[in-house]
Amino acid sequence: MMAPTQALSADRCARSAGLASKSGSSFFQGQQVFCRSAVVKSCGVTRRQSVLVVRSSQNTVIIGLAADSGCGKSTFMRRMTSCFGGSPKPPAGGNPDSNTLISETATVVCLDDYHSLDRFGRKETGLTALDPKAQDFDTMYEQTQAIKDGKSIDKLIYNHVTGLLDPPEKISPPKMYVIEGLHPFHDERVRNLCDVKIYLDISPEVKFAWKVQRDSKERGHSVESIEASIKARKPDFDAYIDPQKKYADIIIQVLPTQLIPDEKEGKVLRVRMIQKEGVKLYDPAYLFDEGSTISWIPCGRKLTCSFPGIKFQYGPDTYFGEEVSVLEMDGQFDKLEELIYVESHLSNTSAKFYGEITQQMLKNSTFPGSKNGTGLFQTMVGLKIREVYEKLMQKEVKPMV
Ligand SMILES: Nc1ncnc2c1ncn2[C@@H]1O[C@H](COP(=O)(O)OP(=O)(O)OP(=O)(O)O)[C@@H](O)[C@H]1O
Ligand SMILES: O=C(CO)[C@H](O)[C@H](O)COP(=O)(O)O
Repeated sequence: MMAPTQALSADRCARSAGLASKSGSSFFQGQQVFCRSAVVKSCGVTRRQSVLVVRSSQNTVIIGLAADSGCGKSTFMRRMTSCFGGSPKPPAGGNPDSNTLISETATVVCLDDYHSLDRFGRKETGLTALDPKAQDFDTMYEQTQAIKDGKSIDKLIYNHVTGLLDPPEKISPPKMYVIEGLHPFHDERVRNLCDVKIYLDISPEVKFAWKVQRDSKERGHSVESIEASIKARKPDFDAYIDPQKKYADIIIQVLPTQLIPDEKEGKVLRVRMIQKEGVKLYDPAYLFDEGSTISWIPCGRKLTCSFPGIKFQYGPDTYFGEEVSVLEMDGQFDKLEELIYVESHLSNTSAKFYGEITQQMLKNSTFPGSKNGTGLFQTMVGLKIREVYEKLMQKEVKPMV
């Protein structure tokens, strides 16, 4: 028979069970914590002691991912879901133009599905897709809340081919629900539903280079039209998308390299992983020595570097008035398998075994950005999300080997 639950506070119970936490309180929103008195036998001695029982009261972990169009959200998603296993696929038998991707653990929905104005409505009103007036935040909030409460939703589909809103698709609550798009943190109600908030901050030069790569080479658009489209979106991007980064827990900032003067083509990148301090669900990753300021050029005997080399930096900083720690990589790897040398100097990575980051990067080596900091930090954020998921759901995720 279960011993009665004692009326001890969770933290007091944790202390009496010998489980004091580093940050003072051991528990997270979304966990039910019970203190039970149990008979414990150890080294032949039987005694009664406080036992902590932690259960998840949360059905679904919600991840928010914000970025402008063409800034690597899909690539990030593939790296992140790869840390959970299974490959994401569109809903079986549904609308072929659905934006949703479903894998064993995660369902990823695109917030374009909450455009309240379709392409023609935007043309008539002169609003861009980035303008909050072109989004239905009430439905976005109600449906995200419903998913968090374990209820299915019927969500419209924004058809990127026709520019129209298609009839709804049914989305059942998954274990992890990812909302990715232009405005996951604009509306306070939606923002507060996110357990982890990530922002991909791509500098204008790099955004342009990536857009040209995709839209001119893969979609046949002219460089002039791509430039014009970025220019037309810029005021609304600055007004409504970019300000959301202050709410993010982790920002991946992508800038032109500083290793080659005036290099703006985006071939070599300087990537910064900005991690908020004091987030209860995980500790920031660090290089060598937590809290120190470090500059490291690992090129030499253990890491092959061709021009312009690789430079890492790590240290504390402030971001919109909040304390952060920043891990930075400028340059790119020649031989991806040598990343293991860098990995051995990183701590608090949320990897489950030595070499897991390198293994993930090698597994996904065909994805864009695999040789630079975008791939490295996207992978590290994927592992952080896995750790948050395990804590909130009280469920272990086996490493994907
Ligand atoms: N880390 C990277 N390094 C180099 N190029 C990249 C990187 N990430 C993305 N790209 C380029 O940017 C393009 C857009 O990437 P992706 O499809 O992941 O972005 P997205 O934000 O999902 O775009 P959209 O919202 O328009 O669907 C890719 O086709 C690729 O050319
Ligand atoms: O910024 C975007 C998000 O992906 C799109 O441009 C937006 O959804 C509008 O779509 P379309 O280009 O089909 O009119």
